[in-house]
Formats: sequence, structure tokens, C-alpha cells
Amino acid sequence: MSKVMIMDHPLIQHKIGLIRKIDTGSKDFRQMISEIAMLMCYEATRDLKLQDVEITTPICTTTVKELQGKKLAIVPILRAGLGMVDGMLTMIPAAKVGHIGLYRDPETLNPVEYYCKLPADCSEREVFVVDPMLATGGSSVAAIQMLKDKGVNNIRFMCIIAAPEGLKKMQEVHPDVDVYIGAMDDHLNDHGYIVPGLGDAGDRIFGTK
Ligand SMILES: O=P(O)(O)OC[C@H]1O[C@H](OP(=O)(O)OP(=O)(O)O)[C@H](O)[C@@H]1O
Ligand SMILES: O=c1cc[nH]c(=O)[nH]1
Ligand SMILES: [Mg+2]
Repeated sequence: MSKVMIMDHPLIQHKIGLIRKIDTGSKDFRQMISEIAMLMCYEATRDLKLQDVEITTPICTTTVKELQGKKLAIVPILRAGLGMVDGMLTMIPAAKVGHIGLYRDPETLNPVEYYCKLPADCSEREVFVVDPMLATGGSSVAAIQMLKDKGVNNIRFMCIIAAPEGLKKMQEVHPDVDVYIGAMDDHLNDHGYIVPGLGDAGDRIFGTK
């Protein structure tokens, strides 16, 4: 079964409180989504493996640590996932970035695919899929399936707000995917929005409503 990590860092909790407020405008919302993604990336990469390497300083030779194993890629789910990319890249500047375009049909709540462009060597990388919202789970479960269909098998998923319904679905369909959650909310309303949530993340990031 996958690992689920719910963030307990005070800075993350504080910033999530700010983005929930109805009065927080796009500029501040965007800025804080990016900061939260950076802090969550720091926490979610705690278990990356290190190896010893010999180097030479200006003074002598010594042994230092460097990351071992697979290189990383970040795959935001469009649109709202785009808001998390800058913060992730601040922590992992050498990561490659793929994009998966999905929107949720407002009537059926089913995800509709419209774009997919991944790094050529994506199947050899450890991939962080990012989207601020895990609601019914339809979008993130479908995005991860798209990656698996292209041979990617080392996947983690990071969201800022999750509903229990979405987490349950993710664990049922993709039990191999570790999930990093900023805050666990209460439930979904009749329109599939997370309660208390923060509204429509994409619209708030891009100012489209
Ligand atoms: O778990 P689900 O029920 O699938 O809902 C979550 C999805 O809904 C939102 O995207 P949306 O469809 O609003 O697209 P957008 O990012 O372009 O606004 C959100 O960013 C997730 O991708
Ligand atoms: O609450 C929700 C649910 C889906 N997508 C969002 O942006 N917000
Ligand atoms: Mg949206």
C-alpha cells in the first residue's frame, strides 16, 4: 500500500489558511501556491537516496553526499498544477517538466484529456505529478494512468488539498503511488467541490472567474 504523508509543517499550514480565504486575490494566491509547493517538495523529498562520492575541495580530498538513483521529473496537471511548478523547480532545478492537460467535465465530473507532452526519458525518471486539488480523484487517477501507459512506473502524487473520496480512489487504483497532501479536508459537496476547500484552484490562480 502507498505511503500517505499529510503535511504538519506550520509554514505550510499557515499558507494554506491564507489561500482558503475568499478575499485572497490572484496575485497572492499564485504566490502562496508556489511557496506551498516549494515547502511540500522539501518535505516530500526527505527519503531520496544519497550516495558517497570522493571530491576535492581547495584544501584536500573528502567524501560528500550526492543524490543517487533516478533523475526527477515534474508533471503538472493543467491548468492548476502549473501553479506548483515554479516552487518545485526552486527545490529541484535540474528536474525536467512534462504536461498533462485534463479538465473535469462540470456535469459528469469525469476528466477529459486534451494534452500530453512528456520528457523523452520520462519512463527512466522518478515522476512527481502535481495538482493543487484531489477532489473525486478522477483527474489525478487518469493522469497517473496516462503516465503508466507510457511506461512510467516510479510515480509520486502531490496535492495541496485533498478530499477523503479522492484519496480513497487514488489508493484503490494506484496503490503503488505515494501521496503527499498539504491538508486533508472534510468531504465533497453536490458539485464535486472540496469542503471547506478553496474553490476552483485554476480559476483563482489565473483569475478566470
Ligand atoms: O479530483 P477531481 O474531481 O478530478 O477534481 C480535481 C481537478 O479539478 C481541477 O481542475 P479543473 O477541471 O477545474 O481544470 P483547471 O485546472 O483547468 O481549472 C483541479 O485542478 C484538478 O485537476
Ligand atoms: O474543490 C475543487 C474541486 C475540484 N477542483 C477545484 O479546483 N476545486
Ligand atoms: Mg478549475
